[in-house]
Amino acid sequence: MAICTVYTTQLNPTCSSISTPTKSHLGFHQRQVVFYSTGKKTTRRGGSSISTSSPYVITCSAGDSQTVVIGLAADSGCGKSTFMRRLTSVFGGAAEPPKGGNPDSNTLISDTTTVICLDDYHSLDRTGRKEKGVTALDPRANDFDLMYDQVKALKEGTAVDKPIYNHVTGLLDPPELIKPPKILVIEGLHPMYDSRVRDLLDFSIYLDISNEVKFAWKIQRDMAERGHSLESIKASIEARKPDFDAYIDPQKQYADAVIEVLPTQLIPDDNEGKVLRVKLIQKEGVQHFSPVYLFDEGSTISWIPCGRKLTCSYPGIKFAYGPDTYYGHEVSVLEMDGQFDRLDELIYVESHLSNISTKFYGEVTQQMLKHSDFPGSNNGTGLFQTIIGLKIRDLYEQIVASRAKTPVEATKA
Ligand SMILES: Nc1ncnc2c1ncn2[C@@H]1O[C@H](COP(=O)(O)OP(=O)(O)OP(=O)(O)O)[C@@H](O)[C@H]1O
Ligand SMILES: O=C(CO)[C@H](O)[C@H](O)COP(=O)(O)O
Repeated sequence: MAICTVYTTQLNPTCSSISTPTKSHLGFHQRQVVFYSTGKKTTRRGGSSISTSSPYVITCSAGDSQTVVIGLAADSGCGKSTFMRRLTSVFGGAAEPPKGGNPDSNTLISDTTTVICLDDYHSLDRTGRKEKGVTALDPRANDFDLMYDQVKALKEGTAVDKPIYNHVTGLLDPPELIKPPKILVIEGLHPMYDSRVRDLLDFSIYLDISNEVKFAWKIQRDMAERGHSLESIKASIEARKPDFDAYIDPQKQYADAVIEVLPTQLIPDDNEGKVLRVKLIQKEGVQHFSPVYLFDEGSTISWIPCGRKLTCSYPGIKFAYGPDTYYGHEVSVLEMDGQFDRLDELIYVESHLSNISTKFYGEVTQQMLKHSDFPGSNNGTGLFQTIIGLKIRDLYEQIVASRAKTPVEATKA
């Protein structure tokens, strides 16, 4: 329990878990603990008024100042940054690196979310890894004790000095101060590798990009944008593969949601990797998360929406939905193969999906149209990333609401 001492003549309460109350902390507390100070020696909470001339001790509901922690795992170049941009957009406001800090910081901060990149917990820099002959995917190149301590501290409402791994120089830079946000996203290679860190996650996602698709994306980015040769891209994927298989891929068994990206089945022997078949694998029984479904929950459905309400050019679009098991867990799987010709017509598909946690009719379509320039906006990757963003907002709101329900006690100091 966090103990907040409220000086009733002050507007800013101080709380043991927050060293310097800021406007946003205050706003957060007001909603969580449901109290405020009028500045006239009156503290009101839950609708009732308590008059006092001396400080009150408010025993806050359990973890009222706690941060909700989300884990996002994927290999490098598999769309984590794109997903993060979609997620932060759902909460509104732009995500930016810490102001006035290291220009090579990997952190992105918005009003609601802070996204930290777990590359910052590399314990070996680029030279160190080379000397020891280990890749960045190898747990020996990462400091899981520090990762655990710092994610735990942030979750409990304490700011941390997080290291920075500088991708430009390959060196470990001086640390940056990270304050506890409302939602902390830890994204990178190993958010679910260490069981202690895993246990801190309120929700976890794994982006599972098949080798063929990964290769196509890497070529697109690293050849076109970074000037790498085809041979060097192939060599880098091959060199990482054993460690990827050993340390990164197994994390998907722990994920609450997996977005699996595969080559299309609509074009026989397709090897272009442009049209994608994307599966959203959703674990059943996860607290504050109810899987999205198509038409009828729990049934098995195949749906070709092309026709009068959805324009489809070759090879068309096919949806599928049904129950399955994944690493021994019961899951619901929603699948989309193919791509949209016209994004505004997505509303037709959206209206047939349930449990999408939108706040108004057409919110998924609106989000997709807003970011139509992001990679994957015309296929299931963008659609399912957007839906998971909405589900995370819903999960966050449910957690906040469940904390607010816990009774708040007030006693005189
Ligand atoms: N859904 C998608 N559809 C097509 N291409 C995509 C998609 N997502 C990502 N890509 C491609 O992969 C590249 C990497 O995406 P992004 O930067 O989001 O990945 P990342 O996991 O954050 O990468 P890194 O860890 O290397 O920074 C993009 O430039 C784009 O070319
Ligand atoms: O797998 C990675 C995660 O992004 C990077 O390869 C790793 O962080 C090492 O970075 P760099 O190649 O810049 O030294």
